Amino acid sequence: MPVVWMLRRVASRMLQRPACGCQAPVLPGRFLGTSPQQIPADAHFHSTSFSEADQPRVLITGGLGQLGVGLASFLRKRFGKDNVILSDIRKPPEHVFLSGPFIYSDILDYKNLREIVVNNRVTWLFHYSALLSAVGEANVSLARAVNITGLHNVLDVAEEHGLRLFVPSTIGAFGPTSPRNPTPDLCIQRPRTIYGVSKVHAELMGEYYYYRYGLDFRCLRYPGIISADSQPGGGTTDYAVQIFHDAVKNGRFECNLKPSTRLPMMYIDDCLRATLEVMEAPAESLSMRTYNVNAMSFTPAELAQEVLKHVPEFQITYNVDPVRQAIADSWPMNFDDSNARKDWGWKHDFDLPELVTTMLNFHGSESRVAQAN
Ligand SMILES: NC(=O)c1ccc[n+]([C@@H]2O[C@H](COP(=O)([O-])OP(=O)(O)OC[C@H]3O[C@@H](n4cnc5c(N)ncnc54)[C@H](O)[C@@H]3O)[C@@H](O)[C@H]2O)c1
Ligand SMILES: C[C@@H](O)[C@H](N)C(=O)O
Repeated sequence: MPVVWMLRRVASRMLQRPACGCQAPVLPGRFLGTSPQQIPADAHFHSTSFSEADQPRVLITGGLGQLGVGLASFLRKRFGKDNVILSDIRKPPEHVFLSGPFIYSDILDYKNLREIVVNNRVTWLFHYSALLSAVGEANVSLARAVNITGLHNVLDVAEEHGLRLFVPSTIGAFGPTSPRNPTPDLCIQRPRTIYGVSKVHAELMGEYYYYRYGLDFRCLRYPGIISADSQPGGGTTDYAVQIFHDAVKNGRFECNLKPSTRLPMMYIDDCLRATLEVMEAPAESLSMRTYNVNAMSFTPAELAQEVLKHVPEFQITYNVDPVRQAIADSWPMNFDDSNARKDWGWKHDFDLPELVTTMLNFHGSESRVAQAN
């Protein structure tokens, strides 16, 4: 590590400067500002088993969204339950609360974030808090705060405490002037949503902190992620999750994108594995800090055709949402992830047929359980 990085890190650790620039002393004591009920898992942290002791200590922000609970469960299998803390500003459902450490964390509250990192000796941070593309357009000022100011807090905490930081970016970081079929890692990025603008900002700030301060920043541009047991949080690709619920429940689905709208997509298991793989990749294998990752690319009509093979009575109709359609029309149709494949060996497992079979099996068995009860 260059001397300038080391000196700066030592100085910043001594100063413990909050991102807002105001002076805040480093407070002694455990879990200041958080109630004991929020951290029942504290006992677990202090009774960490021997085998878990040398693992990374992970914090996931925005962990109660579509991807965070799955990520926590995936990482806990690898690093041990008590080494992975899920956090959010919402109240967790009981099964999540009981499944491992959960803590309240608002990424707009720098001091709260720093306390959590310090008190739990966090070493890896997965920053999942965000407002997605469609909800971001409905509340630009909140999206700007969460996606940009929140990121600044996370970057500063990560840099001051020497964390390895993962921030997901998205196909939404590209825009209508980017090459769309396929979209390479390095090309024009002029997105037209606050979500996309904030993600380009995150990519650039992370890379800047890497070159300027030596922050171990790693970033993947995810395609639309499709999950069976969690709901999407207000994006443009949400239709590709909802279609499975509706196909199994009602045999029909009303799609809010045009039938020919082609977008890159990925099953959640591939997404979580890609995330862990890039975090574990040896530093020397990474030629970039931000990589495209992809699995498949399809249109609503193609997805419906595949569903029809399993649900013969299935019907799809179209009622286009102009906001989502305009966003989708500006995004990549196919994603070139050859750098991820070359540098750290990325390889997806799920193509469209496996995705559809897996999703329908999950929802089919869920609905059979519900009918039996
Ligand atoms: N799901 C996808 O298809 C997809 C695709 C590309 C990138 N991503 C990225 O992956 C990450 C996770 O996505 P997701 O689908 O789980 O998102 P989501 O919208 O489902 O969840 C985001 C979470 O952030 C939380 N949050 C909001 N404001 C917060 C604050 N001030 N402090 C702390 N938490 C706050 C919300 O409560 C929510 O639980 C996001 O950064 C997203 O941009 C997701
Ligand atoms: C693509 C991704 O970033 C998210 N699912 C959205 O549609 O906003």
